[in-house]
Amino acid sequence: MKTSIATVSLSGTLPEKLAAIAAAGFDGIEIFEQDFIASDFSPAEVGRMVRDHGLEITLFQPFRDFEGLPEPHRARAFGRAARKFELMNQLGTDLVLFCSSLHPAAMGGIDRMAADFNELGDLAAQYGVRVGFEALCWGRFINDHRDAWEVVRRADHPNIGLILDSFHTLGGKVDPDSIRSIPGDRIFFVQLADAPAVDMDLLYWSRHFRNMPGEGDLDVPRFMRAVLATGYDGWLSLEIFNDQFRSGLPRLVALDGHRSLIGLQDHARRAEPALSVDLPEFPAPAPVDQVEFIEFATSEDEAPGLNALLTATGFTATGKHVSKSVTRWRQGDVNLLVNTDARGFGRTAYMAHGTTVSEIGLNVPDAKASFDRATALLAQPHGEGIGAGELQIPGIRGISGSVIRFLDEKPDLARIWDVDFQPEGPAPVGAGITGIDHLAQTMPYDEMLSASLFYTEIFDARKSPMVDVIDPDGLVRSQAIESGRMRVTLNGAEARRTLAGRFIEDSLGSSVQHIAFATADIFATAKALADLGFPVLRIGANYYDDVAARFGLDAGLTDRLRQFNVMYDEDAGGQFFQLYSVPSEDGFFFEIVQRQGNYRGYGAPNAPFRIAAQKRTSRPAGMPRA
Ligand SMILES: O=C(O)c1ccc(O)c(O)c1
Ligand SMILES: [Mg+2]
Repeated sequence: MKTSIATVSLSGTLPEKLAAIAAAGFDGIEIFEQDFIASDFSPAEVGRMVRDHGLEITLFQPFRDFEGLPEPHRARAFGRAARKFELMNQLGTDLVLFCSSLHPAAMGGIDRMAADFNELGDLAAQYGVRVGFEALCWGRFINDHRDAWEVVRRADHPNIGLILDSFHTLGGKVDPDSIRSIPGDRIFFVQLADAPAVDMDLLYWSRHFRNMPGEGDLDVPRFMRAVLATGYDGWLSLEIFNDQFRSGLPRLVALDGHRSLIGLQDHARRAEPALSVDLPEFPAPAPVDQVEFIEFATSEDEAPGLNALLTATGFTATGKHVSKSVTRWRQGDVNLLVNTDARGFGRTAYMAHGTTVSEIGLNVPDAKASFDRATALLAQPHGEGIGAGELQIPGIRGISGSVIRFLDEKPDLARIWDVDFQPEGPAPVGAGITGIDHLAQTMPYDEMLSASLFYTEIFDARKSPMVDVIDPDGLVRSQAIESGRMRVTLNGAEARRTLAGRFIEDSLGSSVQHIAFATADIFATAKALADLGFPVLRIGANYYDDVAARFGLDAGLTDRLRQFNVMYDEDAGGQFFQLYSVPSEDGFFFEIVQRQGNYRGYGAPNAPFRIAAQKRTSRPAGMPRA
């Protein structure tokens, strides 16, 4: 179906918004009257600019406080409408949104309102335009799409129809399935928005906290399916009032918006295959079987420091890439690649961030299918030259510029380690690390929605509620995404002096700040790591007194936790043990965890104490890097 986005959803001037919307692949825009008035272009110029970008003006909005007024307000409202219809002719759009009235003089009365709209329909017909009526969920008398539909039904005029907005229906707690009894041809336009589940005043919630479908907690997919069930085949348009988006990069926000609309339609057709959506076929979301490798980009100068950390963490260099300066380090099921190649993407990533995680290799059921889904959802393909006989591994740009590679167990990708690497060195012994528990990606807070949308649309993934992590110098928000056996935590820093905020500054943008490895025996691993000279993070004594009291731990266990600097947490499912490395100079670190039973979390209650300990080991805030 054709996609559109309201100009209010993005930051910038009107020309900047148009460029971003067109670049993201939308077909049309809703013009917010304010954006038009604030611009210095004539209506005809705006219309031409829009069409020059290959876009249509799908809707002009909003027109407020029209229906149910006594005289003289009523006549004035009709006069105002005539002026706006004229403006619409000049802009070159034939649909306007009238939102339900908040006028203090409005009287209500369903037949009075219907009569107003019937008369308005005649006026609209003279200008060749159509009027859609939308129930604001805080409207005075009309605050439910079922009542708005009754007004439209009784108005009984071909130029008067209904506009549905998922926020007003779902935010107003109206059952979206009630849409299924409205005739599709009487629905003139459909606006889509999601929002986080927070209990607040509806108007304030709507004007500041809306987000893209899939980024919030409303059941927008159910709304979408109800709309499609009516036979509606018109525009799908995003109308997102969001404080972050108003100051964000318009191209990224627009791209996320288009991704969310593609994902929403795909979701609808998979949940209810009888529904018709006009969207090319592409594969269903799949879970990740395993994080197969993590590649670090570094330089000849910085590699020795990284290699020393890997050695102290129990890893062994076991192979070399056949054509590039890439070393494979192994322990358990973990593969870490250290890339010092002077050419290629690794070099670019190193130049941009310093030593950094540049690629993540994911084992999925079907690498080509995952790649095809990702690119259908607007992920950017990533290809690089390969040597003769090497594998072509499908790749996309992940969040914050890193690359995600898709691997599977089919020929020939399953042979990656035999084809692309030559074995060398001793067999790995290790410290008991068996796999990767999770990856933590640090980013500015306002990139978090975008990052979680990326994962949840492309993969079969679920996100956990956001948690607050208290850093001594500010708040960090953390959200976990799980897809199969891949766990990623997204950490959004609001303040620059937090450990996460400093990492973003030092590494010049978002990237993986820590990798958590799994062990089946934390104390055996801690002991082995101590023997290897692992730079363990020392946790203060106060922490152990508290954790013992909180969970009623016996003295033996508490002593062992203290001795090995292991942190402890419990949930209803089981127990969790964590130990950390001291952070590197730019804030990167390793974590080693043991999950016991069915513990589901990430040790969030320990994060403030871990962060405080890490800050004690690193340079003071504000000091330049050595
Ligand atoms: O917040 C508002 O006033 C407003 C205006 C127009 C809309 O389409 C809407 O959903 C909300
Ligand atoms: Mg709306």
